[in-house]
Amino acid sequence: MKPKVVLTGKTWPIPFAKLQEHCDVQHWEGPGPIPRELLKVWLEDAEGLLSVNHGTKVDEDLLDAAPKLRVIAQSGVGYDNIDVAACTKKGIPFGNTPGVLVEATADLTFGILLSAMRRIHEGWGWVRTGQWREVMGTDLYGKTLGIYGMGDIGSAVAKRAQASGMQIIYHNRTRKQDDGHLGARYVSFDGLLEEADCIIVLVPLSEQSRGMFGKEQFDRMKSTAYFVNASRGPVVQTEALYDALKHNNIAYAALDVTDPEPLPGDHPLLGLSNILVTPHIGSATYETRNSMAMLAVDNLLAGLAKKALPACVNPSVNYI
Ligand SMILES: NC(=O)c1ccc[n+]([C@@H]2O[C@H](COP(=O)([O-])OP(=O)(O)OC[C@H]3O[C@@H](n4cnc5c(N)ncnc54)[C@H](O)[C@@H]3O)[C@@H](O)[C@H]2O)c1
Ligand SMILES: O=C(O)[C@H](O)CO
Repeated sequence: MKPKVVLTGKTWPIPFAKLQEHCDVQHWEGPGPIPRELLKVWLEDAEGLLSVNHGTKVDEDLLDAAPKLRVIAQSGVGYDNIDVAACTKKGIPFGNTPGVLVEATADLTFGILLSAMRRIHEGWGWVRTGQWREVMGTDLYGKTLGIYGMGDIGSAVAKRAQASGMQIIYHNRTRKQDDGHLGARYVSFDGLLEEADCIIVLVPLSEQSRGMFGKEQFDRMKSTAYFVNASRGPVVQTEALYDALKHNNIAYAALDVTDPEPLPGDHPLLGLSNILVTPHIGSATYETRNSMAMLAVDNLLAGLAKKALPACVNPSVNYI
């Protein structure tokens, strides 16, 4: 008999076929996210959980409802929705999808910075409404980019920024061994805020990073600063960002992630003229989403076969 697996949403044809070949799949097809109480019922006899994004909260309460669960996989690198300690306590390996989404997310992150600085989206907005207006922007060349969270994606953004002639400074929990090779200079968090012409946030959401960017941090930035968040919305205090933009304490923001997310159509941020918001599409290319889904399925199938997950977040309970 095939093991039962719960799939929380839409995935891609090839990884889905692979999953179905090996598992009996109970598949939530919407509308909206799977209701938590229903998920608990479905998990009563499931051996695997495949979460398609970070919208499903996995905590002790959910795990208690899933006595047979042997592996959890998520299509995504960020896992702030997963209580990893609770998984480990129950001996359940959890796998995410690092690496495969780096280039696509770096493109989008650098792309929204570029669009904000050169007003690409604004220019198109004028042209499409029949108004041929010149929109003035700011040079990237020669500016200092500050990256907060110099991991896989941050490093890939740094390469793109260097190619545009930017100087790179960064702040990270730990200094990178290879920052010389990246052409990036390590600075303190306050140094990053004060020195950078543009700041890109690419740090995972955690208890340490939650709300890290508030009034005090925006006040420290240059009034000409561009601010990009492509990590998770709650790293930024939305009201403080709104105030900083509204009063021109910083110049412009480009956000791929927001708090709340989705951002309601009547949210005050959307009434500002100095902001660009994209709907959390960092990794949203056909190729990358397919690779993410494939790695998530590989993590899941490995766990079900009691083999090591290719990308395991809690290696102490990974299968050997
Ligand atoms: N917008 C999107 O669609 C999208 C796509 C992929 C990832 N993400 C987000 O980007 C994040 C980063 O992804 P990644 O693949 O580069 O991860 P990564 O683990 O390679 O990099 C994260 C870096 O942040 C550092 N860090 C962690 N906590 C910190 C803290 N409190 N202060 C300073 N530095 C800290 C780590 O040392 C690491 O170098 C993910 O966790 C996810 O939330 C968003
Ligand atoms: O963390 C990630 O991989 C992206 O934000 C998609 O959830």
